[in-house]
Amino acid sequence: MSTRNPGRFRDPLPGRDFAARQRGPRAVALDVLIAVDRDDAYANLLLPHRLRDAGLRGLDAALATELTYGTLRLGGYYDEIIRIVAGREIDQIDPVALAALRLGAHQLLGTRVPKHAAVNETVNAARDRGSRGVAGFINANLRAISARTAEEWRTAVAERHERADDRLAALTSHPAWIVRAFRDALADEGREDELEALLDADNVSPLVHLAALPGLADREDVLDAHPTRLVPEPASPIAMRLDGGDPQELREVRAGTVRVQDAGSQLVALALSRVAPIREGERLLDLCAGPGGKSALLAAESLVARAHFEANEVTPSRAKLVRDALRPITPEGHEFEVTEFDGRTVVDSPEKFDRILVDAPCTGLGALRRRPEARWRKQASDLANLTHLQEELLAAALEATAPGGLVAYVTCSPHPAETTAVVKHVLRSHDAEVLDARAICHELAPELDLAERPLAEGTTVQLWPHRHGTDAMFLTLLRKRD
Ligand SMILES: C[S@@+](CC[C@H](N)C(=O)[O-])C[C@H]1O[C@@H](n2cnc3c(N)ncnc32)[C@H](O)[C@@H]1O
Repeated sequence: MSTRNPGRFRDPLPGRDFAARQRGPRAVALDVLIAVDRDDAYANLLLPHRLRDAGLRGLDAALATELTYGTLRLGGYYDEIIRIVAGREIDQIDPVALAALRLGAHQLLGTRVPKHAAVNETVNAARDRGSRGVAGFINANLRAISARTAEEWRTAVAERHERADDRLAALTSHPAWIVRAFRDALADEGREDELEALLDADNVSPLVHLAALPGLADREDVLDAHPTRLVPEPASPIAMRLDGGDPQELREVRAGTVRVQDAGSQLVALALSRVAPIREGERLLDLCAGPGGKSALLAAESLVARAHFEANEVTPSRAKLVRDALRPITPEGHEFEVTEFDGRTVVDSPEKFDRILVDAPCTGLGALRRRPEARWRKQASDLANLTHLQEELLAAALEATAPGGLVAYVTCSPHPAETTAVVKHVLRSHDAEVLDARAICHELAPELDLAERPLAEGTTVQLWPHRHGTDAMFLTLLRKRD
């Protein structure tokens, strides 16, 4: 599935005007799908505006959200089916008709929406969008899709692909290069048999996790205060799971002492702060901090230990988000410094810090379930530049760490090129001990099934959506030798 469809399309009723005139969830979903495809819009940023403009709330808003995200996630699979029924390539189909066909296919094959509503309402939404000329085409093709069961379509799509990876890619709606990268990462753990479960997990919305910031909120107290809304989340000692609803309804979230944060992100940050007790006066740095989720956690840990925390983020707009994240937890008379350097220049501050988090810019392949269109926008060719930057950031961090100090190398990607290969490369030129990150994470989250992943004298940790319910965060903990 491409999310770019340049060319012939002219929107007859562009942007907000259109959205404001439409009330139905399908019309809103269709509008967002077209904008994602045509303008490279981000669904998670655009959808809330479109929902508000259209006055959709409650169940209608939930339906529009599910239709948008579900269609985007499974779009690659639906395109396989559309190719069959339409008898032509995807780029030969009018963009509004294509978005409507994807939306209709999702309702027919991925939801319990009755067939007649899926077909008729989707055709109407496209017609209202000004695409009367293609209404017949959409109607005929959606009827053709509805003529077979979901299982029959799976068989039909599978039969079109001879190679196993291509078949799995088509059926689970992932680009084949991502399927191969995931297979390699699971093979490092001897668990290739989990590949399908992992790919399926990417097609399900993540549950909302919260973090009770240490020293500012106590998890047990927060759980007691909201017994019907929260349950403990085992992937981090400060994590809770919200069972639906808006996190902003919780006063602790509004106060900033409890944060929305994936439990895997919590765990990798805590592994750095808790691998050994933080001493008073220690200097901690979050080198690639935007938007500031892990900074808030490390800042809270530093306050408890009376240590010094600072953050760095190269993109000014994201550095502002870091400041916003730190503001609610900054004590009177205290200041957290947030700098805006290229993290690689930290090499100019040799041995300045005792602990550095390198949460490196990466492909984000470990968080595909959060950004439904992301998988279609990444390219394998993005990797070379990123891995080079990752190596330079990690090397600079080690230079800036005092002897005996600690560095956590973290990515929200499990791609071996961005994880173990980066660490191995940097260790060739830097004298650091690989710690047993698995043992530390096990102490923090004893219920997690963490695979053996030896690297040098230590172990790395790879979290997985299908196994741990977290994003696929990778962690290596390094101690610079004295
Ligand atoms: C994975 S994100 C960090 C997420 C963050 N730690 C959190 O938990 O909210 C990586 C960040 O690195 C920033 N970045 C990219 N290149 C950088 C560089 N050369 N130096 C510093 N930061 C950089 C990106 O702008 C991005 O905000």
